[in-house]
Amino acid sequence: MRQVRTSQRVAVVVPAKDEAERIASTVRAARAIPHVDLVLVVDDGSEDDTQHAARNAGAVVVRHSVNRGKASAMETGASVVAMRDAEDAPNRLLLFLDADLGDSAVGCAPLVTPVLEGHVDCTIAVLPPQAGAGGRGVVTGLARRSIARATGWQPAQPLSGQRCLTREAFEAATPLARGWGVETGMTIDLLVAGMALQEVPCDLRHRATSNDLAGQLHRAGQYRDVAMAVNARRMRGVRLSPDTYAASADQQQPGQPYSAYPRG
Ligand SMILES: O=c1ccn([C@@H]2O[C@H](COP(=O)(O)OP(=O)(O)O)[C@@H](O)[C@H]2O)c(=O)[nH]1
Ligand SMILES: O=C(O)[C@@H](COP(=O)(O)O)O[C@H]1O[C@H](CO)[C@@H](O)[C@H](O)[C@H]1O
Repeated sequence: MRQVRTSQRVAVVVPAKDEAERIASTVRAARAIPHVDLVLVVDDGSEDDTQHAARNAGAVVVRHSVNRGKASAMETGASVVAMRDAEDAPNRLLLFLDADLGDSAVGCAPLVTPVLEGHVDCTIAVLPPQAGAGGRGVVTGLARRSIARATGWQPAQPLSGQRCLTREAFEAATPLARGWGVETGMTIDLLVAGMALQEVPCDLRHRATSNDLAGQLHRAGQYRDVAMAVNARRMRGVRLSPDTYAASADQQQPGQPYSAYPRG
């Protein structure tokens, strides 16, 4: 397991497209998470006032002049954090948060400790049921089945974007899968690289996708991107054989660390 460094700091990275309404409260709440010394908002070509609202709330802001999608914003954010990491201190942990969490973003604090203490390489938030959510589990099911086939793991919320990970883990997951495939691709890449992941319940509220036309279009885009991320990995052979992960898959328990390889 990784060396534990209690002095290690955490950078929050927030990809944000047209989030002027909620970004200020998300930034303020993120700054209150213990060990966080940098909140970086990547304005992904917003047409509203996201960048100024974020800056006024205390974030460092960088901006894509055109919209490039969530995954691209995450990569930009991680690069900017790397430029700001000190040479004589451990690299910051990266804590990715969606911009629409508002005040509840502080509820991501429990994601930090298991990574900071070296128990796992990446934690993923499990959200409570969200008011107004209208999904039928189609995209979530595709993501979960695909991750299970490649690695044996059956996460409860494979699409959850709130994730804390080490710099080494982030590098093992780059280049990231495009758009909405980013979480599924990252989970597969990390487990194939031998990393340990853990889902952690967090008391969060976000803008749930409803069942109207806009919601269904959003899910269609998510489905397309998840399928592309999975197929790209299948074609490149980024997957493990069931023989490799059989023991881990059998013993997995919700909320416990998961590593696909047998632990010696
Ligand atoms: O082109 C885009 C689309 C979305 N986002 C950000 O990605 C995060 C997740 O997006 P959203 O909440 O719309 O999706 P959900 O996770 O609810 O499916 C949010 O912070 C968005 O502002 C982005 O940076 N670029
Ligand atoms: O919009 C939704 O309800 C699902 C995707 O739709 P499905 O219900 O899987 O068809 O995706 C969301 O759910 C996740 C929780 O499992 C969130 O963490 C995702 O951010 C969100 O996109």
